[in-house]
Amino acid sequence: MQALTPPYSTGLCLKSLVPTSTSHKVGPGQLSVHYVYRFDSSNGNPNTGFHLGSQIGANRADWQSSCAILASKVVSQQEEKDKSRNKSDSITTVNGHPSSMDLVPLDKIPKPLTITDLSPSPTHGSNLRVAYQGVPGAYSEAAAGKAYPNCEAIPCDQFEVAFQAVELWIADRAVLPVENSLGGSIHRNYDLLLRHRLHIVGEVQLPVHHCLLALPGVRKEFLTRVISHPQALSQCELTITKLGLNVAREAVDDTAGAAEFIAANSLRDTAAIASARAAELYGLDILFDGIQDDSSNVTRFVMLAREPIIPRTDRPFKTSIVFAHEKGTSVLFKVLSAFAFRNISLTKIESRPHRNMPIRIVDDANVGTAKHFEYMFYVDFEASMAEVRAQNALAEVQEFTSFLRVLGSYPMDMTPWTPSRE
Ligand SMILES: O=C(O)C(=O)C[C@]1(C(=O)O)C=C[C@@H](O)C=C1
Repeated sequence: MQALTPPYSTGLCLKSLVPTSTSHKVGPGQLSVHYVYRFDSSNGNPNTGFHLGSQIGANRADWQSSCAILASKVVSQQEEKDKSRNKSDSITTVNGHPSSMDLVPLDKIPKPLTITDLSPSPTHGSNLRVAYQGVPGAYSEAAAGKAYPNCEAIPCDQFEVAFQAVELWIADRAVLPVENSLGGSIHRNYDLLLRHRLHIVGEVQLPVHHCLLALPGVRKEFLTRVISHPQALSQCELTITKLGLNVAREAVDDTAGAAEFIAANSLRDTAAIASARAAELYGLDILFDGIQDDSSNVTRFVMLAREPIIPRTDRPFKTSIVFAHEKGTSVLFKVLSAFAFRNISLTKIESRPHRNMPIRIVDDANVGTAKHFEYMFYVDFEASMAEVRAQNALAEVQEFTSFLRVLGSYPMDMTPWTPSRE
């Protein structure tokens, strides 16, 4: 067995997929879980020297008992230290039996880790510091609260800052939007997921209900401009036109920031598209309520952490990967069919330019030069990395890819559907 960090993949090839044990480490302000991965070269694929294990069932018991052993070691080492510190002024035995001073107090007896210590359950929100992009009143703040109730939400001015806040231990998690049902993907975050080494540990879907906000007393006839986050502008595009507003649209960093800007600068010719909470926070009136073009307007956010969670099979899981495929005919088809053959549904596919190699010359004949664009493909599929079919699918995918990374395997958001209010 060999400890590998980061646990899923490093660079070009998939190194290890199945966490087999875990230990706890105390870092500044929080407890983190460190994983030990089974590295099985005996069954190895000749190209890679390893095999995507299928022993998760057997290993689960192993890693659970390892958890308990490791946890008790941490506590007993602390006990040793305390004991040697107190040795000089304590009587340690009475008639050969340990004195009461030697007994470990009940509340110090190490407790085995339970499954809830390893799960990203929403109750873990209290005391967590969660970074989001925007200012208070932004939808991302609401998403952070939905993902981690009672968390301390930390506003960040850029997505990149939210990633760094987690990497630098200023925050424990980041909650960032990746796609909206009307506006589509938030590409910046896909690119940042690849550039940074954080792990997706969960997802949360937030119904987004937009309002048109303006200073008290402002009427729609006064307006020459509507400002908001580009996603919010695109989600309300048709409604703004239908309302007969003859306004310029201007993009700003976030919806609540737009409301704050109007209030701070006393702008009577400008309205913001933002939440009702932003209206309350920045003292604006709601001119129109529910201006999203579709009442089922939902934004999907991902929760990011420094460590991955242990994938499970007792609830619906999703796995997110990113890959670049090899050259050749129908290679993308072959990659995707690895999932189809195993009855694994793909829920999302997104392509982004392959920044290290954006163009490939495929044909340089006397008729001219054919150039293909190169892409990074982001795929979400409905399976847990603890499932053998998912491990086998990725083993197959790896044969057709020059780069493959598992971004995370995490519980699907299964909260009941509540469309945004009409
Ligand atoms: O500006 C905000 O309030 C955000 O939280 C950002 C954001 C986004 O990036 O998509 C989040 C949800 C809505 O889709 C609109 C904007």
